[in-house]
Amino acid sequence: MEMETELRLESSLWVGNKRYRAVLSGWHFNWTEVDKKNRDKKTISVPVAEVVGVEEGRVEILPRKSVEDTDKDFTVFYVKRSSSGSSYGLLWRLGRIQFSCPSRVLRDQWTKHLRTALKTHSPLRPNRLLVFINPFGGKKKGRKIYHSLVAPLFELAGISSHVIVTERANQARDHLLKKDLKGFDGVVCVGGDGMFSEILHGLIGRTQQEAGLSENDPTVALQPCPLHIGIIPAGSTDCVCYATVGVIDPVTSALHIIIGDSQPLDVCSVHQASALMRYSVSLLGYGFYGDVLAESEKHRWMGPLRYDYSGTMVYLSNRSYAGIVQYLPADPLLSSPRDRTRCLSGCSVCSRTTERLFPHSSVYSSHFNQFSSDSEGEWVSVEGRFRCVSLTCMSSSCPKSPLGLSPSAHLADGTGDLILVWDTHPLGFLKFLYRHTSTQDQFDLPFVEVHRVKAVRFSLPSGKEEEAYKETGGLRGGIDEEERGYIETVSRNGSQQHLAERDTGQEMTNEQKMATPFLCGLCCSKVPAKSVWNCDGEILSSTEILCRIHGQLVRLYARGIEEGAAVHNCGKENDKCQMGCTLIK
Ligand SMILES: Nc1ncnc2c1ncn2[C@@H]1O[C@H](COP(=O)(O)OP(=O)(O)OP(=O)(O)O)[C@@H](O)[C@H]1O
Ligand SMILES: CCCCCCCCCCCCC/C=C/[C@@H](O)[C@H](CO)NC(=O)CCCCC
Ligand SMILES: [Ca+2]
Repeated sequence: MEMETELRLESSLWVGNKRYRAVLSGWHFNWTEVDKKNRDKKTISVPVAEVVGVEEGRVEILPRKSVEDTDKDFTVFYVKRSSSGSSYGLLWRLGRIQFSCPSRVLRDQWTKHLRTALKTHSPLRPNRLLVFINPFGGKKKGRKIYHSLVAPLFELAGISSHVIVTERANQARDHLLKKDLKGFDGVVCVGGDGMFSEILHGLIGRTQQEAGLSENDPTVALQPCPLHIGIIPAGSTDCVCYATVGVIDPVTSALHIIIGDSQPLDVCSVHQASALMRYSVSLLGYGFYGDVLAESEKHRWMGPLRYDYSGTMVYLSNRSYAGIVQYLPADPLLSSPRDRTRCLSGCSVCSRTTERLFPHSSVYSSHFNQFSSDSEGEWVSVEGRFRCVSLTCMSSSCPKSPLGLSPSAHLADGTGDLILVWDTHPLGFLKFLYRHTSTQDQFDLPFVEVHRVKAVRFSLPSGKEEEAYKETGGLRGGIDEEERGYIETVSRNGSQQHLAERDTGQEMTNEQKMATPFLCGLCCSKVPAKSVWNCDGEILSSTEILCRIHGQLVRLYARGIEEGAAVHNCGKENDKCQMGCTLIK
């Protein structure tokens, strides 16, 4: 309170030839035009935390920086929101206002007070950042995006950055694991989800090394990372950016970094036996998503289009896979993946998790072992044939799917959503996929289940580990639709289920496996009995895995999706929708 009184400042200022009353009070800076009869006109109010910078003189930064150094003027740069095209989040732009004061003393008082206020109200603003640019991500525009759109903003905000343009894959991860990180407040990646994943692995690994914890132990309570991560989107999918900011826009993301926004994020660890394989935040997918990734890796040269091409090819190959899925349900009283809520900026479900994980907000000291201390719930086991098995720690919304894989998932609630898509006829599966592109509920289908979980185990039915391929009579599995329906009914009753269908497998050499095209479900008589796991865009080398969700293991320079933009069920924004469809929020 004292601080607020101390920082209050009010005076008459000029903007061009118009008189304004400017007030700095508590959390807000606002200015109101005053007409000749002393009546107030429109007020613009900016949270002090969203002031980007305060400069003496009349300053512009675009198209290039220019300073007219006058005694009585000062310029304030701040975050200005505007609606975005087809995304449902808000675009942030740099707003600018140039004030003239009656005296230099008053000008200096304003700049001093504003600078002190913004430090007080946004304590996590970075001073020094380590920036990794992937020059080959997405459309290969990472360098240009950083130098033309982001660097001028960082400079304006007084942030010093050490920039590394990567020369090889995993360079950023290795740097974070081994090099001196003293003095940095955060790490920024300019690239896509793959680049983010490198930063994630580097920072989590480094933090555990320093805490003396073994990442290979699947039961260990991992230490949260002290450095924040910023993402400047320049990749193909940019799912993590989209799901945590709501738009894919380098300027919006740069402004979130500058003002030191902080968004915790759940992370899933993936182990095989007693070895850590990888961490995941957006998609751990077996079956369809694994096959799409494996196929798309062969067509990297297509750039972002490779996923559309491979998605179509894999869909046409019409495959399903046998597996045993075991999961540890999360507390159903806290939230549900079917509750039709959305995790938005300031989400109360995630805030409750923060209080539970870090009771006295001493973020890095009291992270308890969420996994072993949980006594609620027992492991549930299901067995059958699946089109896909997916686990996501967040909604995983992306431009292709504006509400994501699991629209009601939370960024930081310490749980993940497990989506089981049982084998079904091709049109049913197409319906499921298609619903990801609209606001229709993809879980409201008889062959789809979704569970909010804390851990998942996946294994192959006995005999399947050695079996790589199976014979088919042309149609996948060689069984007809009626029979498949029967298998589904049988295998979905009760918690411990057994597969009615048993495949007769035939061993293939590794070379044969590599040489076999993915489309063999359509054009030849053998389909693979195993798929691969897609772990945030990387193929895992193991099929049988144990996954655990670690609540709020990392923090991003973001704040979640801001409410404000209305979304139509066509996925378009309020003023853009021409289809007359219903508003959902
Ligand atoms: N200099 C480099 N040369 C080759 N590969 C690199 C280099 N720097 C980073 N990489 C690797 O490139 C991979 C893909 O990069 P990135 O995620 O930036 O783009 P993308 O694949 O187009 O986008 P997305 O992951 O969103 O689909 C990452 O896994 C990263 O490890
Ligand atoms: C008939 C219309 C069908 C439309 C189907 C839309 C389904 C879209 C769901 C998209 C979910 C993306 C989840 C994010 C995954 C990322 O970690 C990963 C790395 O960037 N991307 C992929 O693996 C790329 C995966 C691409 C899958 C298609
Ligand atoms: Ca979550």
